[in-house]
Amino acid sequence: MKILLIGYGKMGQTLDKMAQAAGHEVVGKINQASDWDNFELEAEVAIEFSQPDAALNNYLACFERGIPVVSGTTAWLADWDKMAAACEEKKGAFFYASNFSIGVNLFFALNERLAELMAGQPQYQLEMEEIHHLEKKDAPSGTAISLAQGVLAHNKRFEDWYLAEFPNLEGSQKENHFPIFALREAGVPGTHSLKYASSEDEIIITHRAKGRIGFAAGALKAAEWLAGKNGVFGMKDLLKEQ
Ligand SMILES: NC(=O)C1=CN([C@@H]2O[C@H](COP(=O)(O)OP(=O)(O)OC[C@H]3O[C@@H](n4cnc5c(N)ncnc54)[C@H](O)[C@@H]3O)[C@@H](O)[C@H]2O)C=CC1
Ligand SMILES: O=C(O)C1=N[C@H](C(=O)O)C[C@H](O)C1
Repeated sequence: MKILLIGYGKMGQTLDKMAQAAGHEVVGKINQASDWDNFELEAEVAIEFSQPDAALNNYLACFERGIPVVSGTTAWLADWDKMAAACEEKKGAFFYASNFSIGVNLFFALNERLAELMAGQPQYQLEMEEIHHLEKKDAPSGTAISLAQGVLAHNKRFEDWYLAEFPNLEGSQKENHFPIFALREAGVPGTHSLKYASSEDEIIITHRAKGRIGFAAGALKAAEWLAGKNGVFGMKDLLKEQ
């Protein structure tokens, strides 16, 4: 496929290598808003990993030019309705995942099942922790928010989550709200854990990315899958066909 990379940081560069190794052609790169000026390239798909405040404009620029777009940028979801309206108006194609790793998407299912099992066990207090590299712009991570939404949808005991500043295992629980601790450590690609603790025991589930290859591989798979489709899609659409 002829791929346009939007965002050429850590993910964009990983995608560049992997796309070429898989026989795709990277026809261009957009790494700042002004790179759209005088844009004349022909691309079959765009893969977008930029930054929260840039994502929506990049989607609109793709829809305007008839380029299907796969995006993994986090912390732009307040603009979801604007994206969806523009996608529909332009009969575009859009694929979004807060985390493209297949392992994380299996972990999402595990999280939902554990949340269901915990619905009748109020002696267990829940807390979540995510750890990422020091350059990360958003907190909590998009993946942590997806995990939290999975808990809320599958366990009515919890009403909401909140961003907690520091690990504080004693007394951190607000009534029916659970904390997400967002930690930043040099070089960590992405680790997410959920802990259910009672006075007797603990259950902890963790997903730990070893690098960025799993994210990029999932985004490339989504780009191939999106060809010829119109509408708004996510990992559940892709995985149910496998
Ligand atoms: N969904 C997933 O599986 C994953 C999502 N991410 C998310 O992807 C995003 C990017 O992550 P990284 O590559 O680690 O960040 P990064 O900071 O290394 O790279 C971002 C790049 O975007 C560029 N940029 C800034 N403004 C732009 C604009 N208007 N148009 C296009 N590019 C622009 C920057 O120059 C930079 O090179 C973040 O939001 C991160 O949370 C990261 C890894 C996996
Ligand atoms: O910024 C990152 O690096 C990552 N961002 C995504 C997120 O916010 O969940 C996915 C992954 O954890 C890496």
